[in-house]
Amino acid sequence: MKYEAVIGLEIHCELKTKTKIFCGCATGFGAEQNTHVCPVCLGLPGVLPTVNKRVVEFGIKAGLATNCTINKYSKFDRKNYYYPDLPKNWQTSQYDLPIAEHGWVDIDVDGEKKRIRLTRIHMEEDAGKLVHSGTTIKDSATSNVDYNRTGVPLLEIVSEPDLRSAEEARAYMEKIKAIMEYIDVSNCRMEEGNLRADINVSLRPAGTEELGTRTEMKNINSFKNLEDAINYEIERQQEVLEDGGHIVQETRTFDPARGITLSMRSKENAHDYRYMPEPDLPPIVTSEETIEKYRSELPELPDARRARLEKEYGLSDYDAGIITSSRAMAEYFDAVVATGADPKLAANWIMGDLAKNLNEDGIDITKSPVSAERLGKMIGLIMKDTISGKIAKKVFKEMWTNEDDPEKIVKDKGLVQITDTGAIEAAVDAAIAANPKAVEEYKGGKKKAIGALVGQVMKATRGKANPQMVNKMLAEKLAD
Ligand SMILES: Nc1ncnc2c1ncn2[C@@H]1O[C@H](COP(=O)(O)OP(=O)(O)OP(=O)(O)O)[C@@H](O)[C@H]1O
Ligand SMILES: [Mg+2]
Ligand SMILES: [Mg+2]
Repeated sequence: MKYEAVIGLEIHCELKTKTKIFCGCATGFGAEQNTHVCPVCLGLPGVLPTVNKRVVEFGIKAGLATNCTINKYSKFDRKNYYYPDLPKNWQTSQYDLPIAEHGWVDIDVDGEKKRIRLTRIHMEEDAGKLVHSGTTIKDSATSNVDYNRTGVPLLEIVSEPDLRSAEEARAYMEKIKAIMEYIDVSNCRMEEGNLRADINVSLRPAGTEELGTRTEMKNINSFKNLEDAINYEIERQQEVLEDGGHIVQETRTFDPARGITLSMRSKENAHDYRYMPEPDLPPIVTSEETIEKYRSELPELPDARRARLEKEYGLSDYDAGIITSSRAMAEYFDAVVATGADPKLAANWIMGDLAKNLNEDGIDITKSPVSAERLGKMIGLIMKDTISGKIAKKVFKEMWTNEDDPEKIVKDKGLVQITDTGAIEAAVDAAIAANPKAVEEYKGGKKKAIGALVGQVMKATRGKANPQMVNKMLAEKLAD
């Protein structure tokens, strides 16, 4: 039987507030264990939480940026469960009246647009972190709890089960990440756990509507793991079903080293959590004016920016999609263009040599050794015909480790393009004299043969001859 995969994501997004959601403790990452704690986030008896207004602002902004309806009356609820990383034995979260509901975002996969619905966005507190002495709890003699993360504000962004493949899930998560970066509510550093996803996967016979039983893989914190976990789980479930078995609703863990998912525990249902209204916090009532104020503070979002780059600069839909996929890259692009650089050249250099070098060195674009301004200047040299596109590759490489201005590098390394007609003519004549076969072929109608001659001239001038001039001069000389 042919099966269809059905996938829904719960994305947890850590907010970049200075303080925690219900107390004044700092949120910073990497501090010494249990130093960002107080009686409130430790859940000691007799304390009262207060809501960090910024968290509500960020929740509303995230909702608006993902086309949600904002609930003007929203409240917190207690989600009860027992685990050592949760000192109160309940997580203060939202249940039936989340801050935002019924949104959508558009994704692109293989050039096709698809709309993914958001069920809801709710605010909640993060739990603490278990620090094992070994690699997993099973091979650890001791496990410590670090409560620094307890009470760090989170948004949980829940999608409808609208995703059908690992690629779609990835595109969706990339879109959510981009939006959260653009509206500046989270650092979105996946390696620090700012953004992590619980993946829900089920299968159903292709062409049917009813949802199959789902399994859930928690805390996936890289795009690669997201795709690998989904693909593995689809295959595993397919095998179970094909062998006549059924899928057990359960929470599984993904082991990135082995690329497999493993059963962890049977899945709780909502009623197991005994949700109840949080009596220590008042409901959140938001006015139309406040919502409109937050809406007016939103920046241009990825889709709008992409459309603008296509319209204003004539970038292709694909290129504009890549450039706007992160706020940092879009801003870098704008800064390059602001120097007067041709936008299409700017896009090509950013997606080509810059991306390649950043990737190889594992550097974020915000820390690029070649600043937008310097890349802009280098593109300016190409536009002025001071260097050819090919030589520019050498210049760019040099700029990666040399802080000098591109103009200085070009001069120092003797890379200035030869546009002197006399010098080019000499090289052209030499190439013609040395390659009678190519000349004959060209004259006999095989126009492509000119390529070999151009190649000769470029070689003789160490790539510095202006290629347009070389082509033109060769064609003229061979015409008679
Ligand atoms: N049969 C299914 N197959 C795949 N995904 C599903 C299926 N049913 C629900 N989902 C997805 O699973 C997710 C459920 O998330 P939700 O937060 O509502 O509840 P939960 O997982 O039960 O609770 P918790 O927040 O405690 O993990 C949603 O993204 C939803 O689209
Ligand atoms: Mg959930
Ligand atoms: Mg879940």
